[in-house]
Amino acid sequence: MPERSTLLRVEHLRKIYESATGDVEAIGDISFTMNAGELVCVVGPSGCGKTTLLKCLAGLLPPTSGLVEMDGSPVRGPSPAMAVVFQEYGRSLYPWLTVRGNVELPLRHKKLSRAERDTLVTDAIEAVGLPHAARSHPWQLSGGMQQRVAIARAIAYQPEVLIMDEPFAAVDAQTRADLEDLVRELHTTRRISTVFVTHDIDESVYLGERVLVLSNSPTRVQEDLAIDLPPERDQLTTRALRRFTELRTHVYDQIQRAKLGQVAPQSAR
Ligand SMILES: Nc1ncnc2c1ncn2[C@@H]1O[C@H](COP(=O)(O)OP(=O)(O)OP(=O)(O)O)[C@@H](O)[C@H]1O
Repeated sequence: MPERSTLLRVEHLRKIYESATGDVEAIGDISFTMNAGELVCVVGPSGCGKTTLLKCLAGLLPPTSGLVEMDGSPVRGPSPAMAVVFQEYGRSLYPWLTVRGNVELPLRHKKLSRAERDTLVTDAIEAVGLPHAARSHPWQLSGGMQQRVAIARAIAYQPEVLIMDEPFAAVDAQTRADLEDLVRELHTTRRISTVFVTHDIDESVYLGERVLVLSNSPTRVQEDLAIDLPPERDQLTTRALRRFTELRTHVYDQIQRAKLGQVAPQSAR
């Protein structure tokens, strides 16, 4: 198998929000790398800086110090190589556009022919299982379907990295399971490099090839855990594996330690 190359490099990233009421150190010192084609989940105690990290990765926020590098070049602003899917799908879709129109919109900034654009849009809408809804408007769709549209929009853009910030936090459990399986399927069939932030420990273990556990403030990487579950996963058998339970218990324990400020990692073996 060919060796995977480093796609994303984060070195000594620090982010302080300055405000009239005082400075907030959202990220203390975070370093990690991600290879092309990986699916990395990020978990950590509430308020530890997960969203801030994603915004720095996507170039939406400048770091106070440190470096974010994509393909060997520093990220200095919103990068066309990245697409972001947020939790609030309702606010990220344009209600006056159809599903097709929403998926197509960001592609208008790319130099593509009409035919190339159409192919990408059709392919992305099919990949998320929504061809029957292509002419509908977002407000005619369920929450889970709207989030599928947001995912289709992101993958049609063909980003080098797909960044997802708690994308399923606002949907019901059954829909969430379906959307998790969609992310796994897109990852295995298209090898899209993905950084996925979640509050949900089980979700991080079910989805990830690696789980980055962040510490409490001042935020660091508490543990970078390889998820050694078989790549073919499904909601029933994978979650019933003894290894799944061991890994989720381990991540839970690490987050409890993070809350208490205990940094030393314990092995998941
Ligand atoms: N624009 C801002 N100005 C000042 N402080 C901010 C700003 N955005 C976030 N913070 C603070 O930075 C810290 C990290 O916030 P962030 O939203 O990144 O954490 P999080 O881990 O994503 O939180 P949660 O798990 O609750 O979603 C928090 O203390 C938060 O209050």
